Amino acid sequence: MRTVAEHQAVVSALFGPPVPVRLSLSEALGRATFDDVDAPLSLPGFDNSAMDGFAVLADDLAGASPDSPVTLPVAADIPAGRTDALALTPGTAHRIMTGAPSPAGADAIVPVELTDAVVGPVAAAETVTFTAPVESGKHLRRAGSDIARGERALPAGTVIGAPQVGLLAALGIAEITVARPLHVVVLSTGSELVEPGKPLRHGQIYESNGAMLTAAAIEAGAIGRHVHFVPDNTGDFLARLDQVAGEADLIITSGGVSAGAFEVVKDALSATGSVEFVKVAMQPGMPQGCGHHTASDRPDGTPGPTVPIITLPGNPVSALVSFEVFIRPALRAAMGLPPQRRRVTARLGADIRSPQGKRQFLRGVLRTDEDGSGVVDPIGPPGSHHLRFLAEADALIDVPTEVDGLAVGSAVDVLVLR
Ligand SMILES: Nc1nc2c(c(=O)[nH]1)N[C@H]1C(S)=C(S)[C@@H](COP(=O)(O)OP(=O)(O)OC[C@H]3O[C@@H](n4cnc5c(N)ncnc54)[C@H](O)[C@@H]3O)O[C@H]1N2
Ligand code: MOO
Repeated sequence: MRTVAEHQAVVSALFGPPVPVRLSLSEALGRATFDDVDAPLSLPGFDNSAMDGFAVLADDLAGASPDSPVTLPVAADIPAGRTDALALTPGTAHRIMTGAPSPAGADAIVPVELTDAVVGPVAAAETVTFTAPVESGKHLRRAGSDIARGERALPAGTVIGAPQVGLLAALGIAEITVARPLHVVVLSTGSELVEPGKPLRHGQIYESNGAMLTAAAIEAGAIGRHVHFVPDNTGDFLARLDQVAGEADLIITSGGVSAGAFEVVKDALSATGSVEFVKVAMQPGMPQGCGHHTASDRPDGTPGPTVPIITLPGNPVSALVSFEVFIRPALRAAMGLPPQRRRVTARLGADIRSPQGKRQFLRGVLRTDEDGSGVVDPIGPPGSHHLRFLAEADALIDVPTEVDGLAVGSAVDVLVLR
């Protein structure tokens, strides 16, 4: 049997390096910058006021006190957005609003509350009186004090979230080169499957892996598309693959890969020779397959596209744990995104058993003990159909291959899912 690490390497090798694409800022959300981004302009772009008040020369207020107030003429009124360049004559003040360009020659701002001026939407008075000195530089936001033109705004590989969108927009950047999101098409197989919302007959189940794996692909940062499941018929299955191959960077299937008499995925793809089916020493997720699918020639004679394909086992828990362990890290790396989930060491909240010779990924819930240390409570039985406990879990307990059981309190390695 192949080890988990060996199969991870095989799956990773299906993907190429990240590819650049230019996207608008809103489209770039959640993507990784492909290149370093340097500031095309300084922020702030000009010296401006941090307060509604008066721009002054600090020296003019040097002797101001309640007993000896200083009164200056108000020579200009500067709202935010005023674009003409003003200069302050010593011995005068300019009324100024937050964000407005500070006049040349002014070196401090006195907030309106510290003057005799009326606070609020009133016309500027002819004079303003100050009763305290002000430090040079006070409440002035200097050009370039946030970031200077040419400085590194975002290094390559930064995942773009709201603050990064804010910085890029402030720098006047409308489009950015990021690692291209990959298109993942998810196909489920199984004659027992019924679309949610339709009536069920005995022996039928609702199809859940397709929706679940598509959601997992989207959560991993890809563009996911769920294609309606196909019947257990190799011809129909291959025709479906041909249909979606042109639009997919990766095809994921679920089901039909174990040892049954009707394993559509395995039967159809084994014949092509470009997908290998293996057993991986893990639980859940033992039967795995991956490789490439080359679609049939197009009607005009051009060769069909070749697409990486990963065939996951049909048991729901096996499918999602396999996605987590094999696909998610490789998919994210190919999109320039940090591939690994956070891992922590926690103490077991209960005894566990584990199949000897298989690396086990048990569902768990993390909590903090009274003494502040991390504890993980294993939940649910190990069976691969227990979706309920998968939905409850916020962690996977990674139990090493050679371990057949661990007692409560043992330290374990935990993959943090949320
Ligand atoms: N004789 C053996 N039997 C099995 C073996 C084995 O080694 N020898 N391996 C077991 C293991 S482990 C797994 S995992 C499963 C994998 O089976 P398949 O990938 O062939 O999947 P199916 O047989 O199609 O389905 C398994 C199970 O999951 C349900 N299922 C399938 N697709 C969906 C879906 N889209 N939505 C919801 N549920 C789905 C299906 O109804 C089955 O109950 O094989 C074991 N057997
Ligand atoms: O190994 Mo299967 O993937 O448990 O249910």
